[in-house]
Amino acid sequence: MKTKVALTIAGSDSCGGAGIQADLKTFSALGTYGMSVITAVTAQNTTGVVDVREMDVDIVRNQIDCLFADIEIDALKIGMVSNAEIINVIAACLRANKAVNVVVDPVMVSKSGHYLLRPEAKEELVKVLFPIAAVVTPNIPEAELITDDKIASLEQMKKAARKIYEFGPGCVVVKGGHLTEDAVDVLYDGSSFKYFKGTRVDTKNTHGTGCTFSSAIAAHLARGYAVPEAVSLAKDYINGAILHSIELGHGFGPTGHFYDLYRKAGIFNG
Ligand SMILES: Nc1ncnc2c1ncn2[C@@H]1O[C@H](COP(=O)(O)OP(=O)(O)OP(=O)(O)O)[C@@H](O)[C@H]1O
Ligand SMILES: Cc1ncc(CO)c(N)n1
Repeated sequence: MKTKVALTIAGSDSCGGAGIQADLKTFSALGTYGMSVITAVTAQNTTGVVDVREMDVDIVRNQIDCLFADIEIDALKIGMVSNAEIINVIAACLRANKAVNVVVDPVMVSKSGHYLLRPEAKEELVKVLFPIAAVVTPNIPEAELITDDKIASLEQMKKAARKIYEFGPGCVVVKGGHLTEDAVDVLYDGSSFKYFKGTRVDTKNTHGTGCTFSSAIAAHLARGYAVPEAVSLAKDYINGAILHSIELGHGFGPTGHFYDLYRKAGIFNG
């Protein structure tokens, strides 16, 4: 069987729990070949982000273009994009290369409260990247910033999903990880809703959950699943990864990526 290829366009997380590093671990665990385009380098650990360097747009463009020139890419995810120039170059390259199965995780602020997107670039992210996305995956604080509305219930998550859909993505997943009840995610495809329920795991070790979830969606799209199945399988994966999260460092530890656990759960069939 031909190897399925997944690409992450995101920032590097030096402690390996989020960003490019989480994405590549997820791609591997889910049976895809992972590649990366780095938009920014962060110095961060489990307690927070210490420093950020944005890549210049030429190297972002060249990373993307040289991959598309050589390799067939089955799906990709976009995570930390940092600024408006990087956003525009990514969109131009993806359009020119006719990228398919694009998952956009609108990363804005880290769990530790640091900006991963310049606040003035929020509109650019929504206007330029959402229309090329098959799926966008905002968490509750991101959905609140995008819609300029408070979200404290499932009904409000649905309302936000409808509003975000108007920006042009194929589907919207509003993630419920930041609410206090069960971690229910809501998928809206423009006509109906689907709900993905995960039992809330009582742990502080949730560094990189959003990155892992969006790259798991991309991996499953790469493997040929349609969006609802890809989201459902990604939800199973993130649940397992949080259940097996790792006590590392002094802050929020990372999720665990264990190919064997996944395979034993009967989800991996490739
Ligand atoms: N404690 C938890 N128990 C179970 N599922 C969780 C928990 N926290 C988050 N999730 C799930 O993890 C996935 C990622 O959601 P979350 O809202 O945490 O992303 P995020 O805030 O973007 O993550 P990050 O910014 O740290 O990468 C969602 O499916 C969400 O429902
Ligand atoms: C590089 C990077 N991307 C995304 C996140 C969000 O968790 C993070 N902490 N760091």
